[in-house]
Amino acid sequence: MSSVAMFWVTSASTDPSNYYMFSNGNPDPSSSARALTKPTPKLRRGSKNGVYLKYSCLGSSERSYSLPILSSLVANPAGDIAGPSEQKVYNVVLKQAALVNRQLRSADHALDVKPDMVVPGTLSLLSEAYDRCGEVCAEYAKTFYLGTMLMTPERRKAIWAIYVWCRRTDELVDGPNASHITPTALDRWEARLEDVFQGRPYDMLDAALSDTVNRFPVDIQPFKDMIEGMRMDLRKSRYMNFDELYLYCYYVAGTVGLMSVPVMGISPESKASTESVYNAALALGIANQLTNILRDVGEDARRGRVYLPQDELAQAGLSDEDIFAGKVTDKWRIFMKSQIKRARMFFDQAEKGVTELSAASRWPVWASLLLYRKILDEIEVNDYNNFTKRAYVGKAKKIMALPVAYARSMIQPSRTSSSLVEA
Ligand SMILES: CC(C)=CCC/C(C)=C/CC/C(C)=C/CC/C(C)=C/[C@@H]1[C@@H](COP(=O)(O)OP(=O)(O)O)[C@]1(C)CC/C=C(\C)CC/C=C(\C)CCC=C(C)C
Ligand SMILES: [Mn+2]
Repeated sequence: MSSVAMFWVTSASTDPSNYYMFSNGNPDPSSSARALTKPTPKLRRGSKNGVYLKYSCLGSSERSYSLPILSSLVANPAGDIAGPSEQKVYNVVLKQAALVNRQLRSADHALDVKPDMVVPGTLSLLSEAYDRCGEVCAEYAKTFYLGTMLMTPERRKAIWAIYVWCRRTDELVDGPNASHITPTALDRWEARLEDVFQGRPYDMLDAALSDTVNRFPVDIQPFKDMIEGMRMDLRKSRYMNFDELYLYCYYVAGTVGLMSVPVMGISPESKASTESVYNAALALGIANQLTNILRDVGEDARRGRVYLPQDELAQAGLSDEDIFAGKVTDKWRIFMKSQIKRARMFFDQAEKGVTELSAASRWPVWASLLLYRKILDEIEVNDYNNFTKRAYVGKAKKIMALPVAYARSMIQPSRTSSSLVEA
């Protein structure tokens, strides 16, 4: 039975994780999208010590895979090799790749969509649910929303549903009611997620996600991991080293890449391995999050948070006090250069995978990659003052990036079966 057939509204008002989402006190799920709070300045998330350990091997039941270790490449003067976080995350990547391998590449499943099996009358409810997801997406992320319009309708709606779930999850710790969010509330949000995956949505927005995960080979693990990232945010405000930060970045942003690939699809022409495409998706999430953190150093510091590796700060002769003082010194500039370099490496790693995606999905991903990466350029333009100046990509630059993204999306996937991770 389709998730839609099982859609009913339950207990939204008894779930603390809903308080802000339904803060108008209206249990009517049709009001929930509008009740989502407007975007507000938020906490930002972590960074890493960027290099990949090239081609170390992990076993799997079917074959062995290369382990790209971007993490320690750049900014780790000690030349560390991959930390435990990277291996842990890579295991998730392998699992996700194995799960979707057959579906995504099968010629019989060009759209990767299961046929509808809905009870009569529920289709229009579902279509309304997806429309609401689209509205939320358009309100929070206009450019990205426009990009999704190039995708096939099935894929676009599914991406909207995933976006909305991610946004709601993020709002739990970043939204106006964040101070009321406890680990128990996150546990309840996770229990609710499991219901959604089992076709028991609590509200309309959930119903769209239930339908999406029923149609596409989307696994629950990255969703659970994102909630784990929110737990981490509640209990932690410092990251000792890049390994810790990397794990955080995976939880809150790398997971988005893993959730999105099964929906966006890999091009039938691509000869790249599924896990290498997942690695690229993971890298894009990490790159975005690192950029987010570098942009928001000052804002986070004012909330008592430092999402920068403590050991690297110390190596640069800096401390939390310097960050709270917010003075742009030469030490700070040097430190920032290495952090920006690392973030760019993750973007480079991600680029290799975008071309392998299905044709209609490439443009929005290129657009989001190019636009987010430009924030790093703006930090440089601001002479590394990310304490009091927010790096911002202006409208003109945004518009100019769109045709560039379009041109890149025309590049055809690789026709040789090499890994995307180059030696
Ligand atoms: C096409 C496309 C870009 C699809 C992704 C759509 C999607 C499901 C987005 C969800 C984003 C979201 C709400 C995540 C919650 C956690 C969070 C807020 C993370 C930060 C995003 C930036 O948002 P914002 O600037 O609003 O941050 P604040 O809330 O203000 O702090 C993140 C920095 C992470 C976003 C991560 C991605 C969009 C991952 C992108 C990766 C892919 C789409 C995979 C592409 C595939 C290949 C092969 C490269
Ligand atoms: Mn946020």
